[in-house]
Amino acid sequence: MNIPKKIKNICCIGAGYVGGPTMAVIAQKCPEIKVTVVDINEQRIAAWNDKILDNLPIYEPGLSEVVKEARGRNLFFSTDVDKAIVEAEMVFISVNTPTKTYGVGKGMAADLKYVELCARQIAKVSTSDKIVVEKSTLPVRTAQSIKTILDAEGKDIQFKVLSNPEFLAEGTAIEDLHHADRVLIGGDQDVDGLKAIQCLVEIYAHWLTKERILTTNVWSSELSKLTANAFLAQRVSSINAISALCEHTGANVDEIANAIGADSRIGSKFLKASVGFGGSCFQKDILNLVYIARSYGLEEVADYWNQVIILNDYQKRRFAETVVNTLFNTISGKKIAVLGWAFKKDTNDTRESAAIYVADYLLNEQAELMVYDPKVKPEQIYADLDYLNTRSEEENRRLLTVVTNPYEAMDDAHAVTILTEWDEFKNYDWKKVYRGMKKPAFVFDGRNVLENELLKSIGFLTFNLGRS
Ligand SMILES: NC(=O)c1ccc[n+]([C@@H]2O[C@H](COP(=O)([O-])OP(=O)(O)OC[C@H]3O[C@@H](n4cnc5c(N)ncnc54)[C@H](O)[C@@H]3O)[C@@H](O)[C@H]2O)c1
Ligand SMILES: O=c1ccn([C@@H]2O[C@H](COP(=O)(O)OP(=O)(O)O[C@H]3O[C@H](CO)[C@@H](O)[C@H](O)[C@H]3O)[C@@H](O)[C@H]2O)c(=O)[nH]1
Repeated sequence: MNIPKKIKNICCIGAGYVGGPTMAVIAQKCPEIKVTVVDINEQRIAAWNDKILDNLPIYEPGLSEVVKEARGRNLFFSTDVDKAIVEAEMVFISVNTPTKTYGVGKGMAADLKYVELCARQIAKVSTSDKIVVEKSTLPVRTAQSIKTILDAEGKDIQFKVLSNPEFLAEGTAIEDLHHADRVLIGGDQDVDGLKAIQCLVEIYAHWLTKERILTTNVWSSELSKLTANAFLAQRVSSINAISALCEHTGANVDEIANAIGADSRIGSKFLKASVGFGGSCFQKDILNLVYIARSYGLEEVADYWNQVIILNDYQKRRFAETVVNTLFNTISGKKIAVLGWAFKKDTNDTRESAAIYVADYLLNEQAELMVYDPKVKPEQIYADLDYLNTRSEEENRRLLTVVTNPYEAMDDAHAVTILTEWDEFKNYDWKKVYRGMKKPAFVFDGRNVLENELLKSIGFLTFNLGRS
């Protein structure tokens, strides 16, 4: 196989939350490499090419500066997928791999149809040898299927498949890419496989030390990604389970997190109790892990990881139930402010956000919701609710109003719920909010971000996760 010493031309299929920022940083750090990010979504590509950097399709701190530096120099966004594949020596597949919504594995397995389409397209249009890199999160042993599809065209060209899962978190994507704890590259352990691995190592070595670039066999790399997310999500479910116990015992979950996190074997990160984890990855990847374990007959393993999801669903439901119970068992016709719709702060992404499920529960109880989020657009909020199919689109719009001013959301409300930990919430004039609200004025802090003592001194009745 013809493997170049140095890669000069990269194509990335998929200009989403991963493909966009990852390739922007590669282009920024490797000015001698031409990087073309392609997507079938014309609107998305147009937004990536928009002269006004505020219009990029993704909000990530620091992203616009990186794009500004590299775009038009060696970073390009295009809808011409075939051309970019043909020209590239290395093709990243960074398309979505959602949970299947149909057929065998429905609701559990990863839907690999987009990945398969990419592999077929690469096989069809390629005219030279290529290194194909799995950037999407994939079930263990997918590289084998991709290789089979790539080779099936029977052309006289060769492909090597690498696994290079992405570990960036949204909201800190650029920081995570610039200062990655580690980069993981899995590949075949034969001569060409090791050469291909080296090509990718050299790219990341432009800005990361070699100790941070880990290389493994393909299957370890694929399975490490699912495992990392499962461990992270498990920590959140673990602390959330303890938060429920705290509320009955007088213990304080933040104090517990602090106390156990001081043990260097446990570590202090990812121990923040919350209304439940969201995001496009944790639930999808654990469901996928559970599905894979069951497919090998490993029922105990599957049940173990499935419990992380069960606990997360419980936490979202428990929070919503607390709101109803505290507001004297009825919220019908009551105005409730929802602050935060994104699944975490500093992102406009709402996929699997806890806010969607809490809002749905409150709407079922006929509450009138006033939603404010600093970055999420109204049409996204309605689309998230409509997707659940719980009630008609008209009903969702009648019961839920999206506002651009947080004070408007809280004015005359019976209660305020905090569902995302946006920093700006801490700095509101809570005395003014109190004056405008119905009494008793309740605050349900699903992220434990507000100053509880201050709120109480103003006159609010407060509920904090994990405090009695
Ligand atoms: N979002 C994250 O923070 C994150 C982090 C690490 C890993 N991942 C994984 O990375 C992958 C991508 O996630 P994402 O959040 O960027 O998804 P996304 O939905 O934001 O982007 C995927 C893009 O791929 C495009 N696409 C799909 N099929 C295509 C095709 N055949 N040709 C061209 N374009 C095509 C879609 O139009 C879309 O724009 C997933 O497997 C995900 O699990 C995501
Ligand atoms: O102590 C914590 C930490 C996180 N969360 C919640 O957990 C969810 C996920 O947060 P985070 O992991 O920070 O964001 P993601 O962008 O989903 O990133 C995760 O998923 C990505 C996609 O696979 C991986 O690349 C990242 O490494 C992994 O952190 C969010 O709802 C957070 O609010 C908590 O409730 N408590």
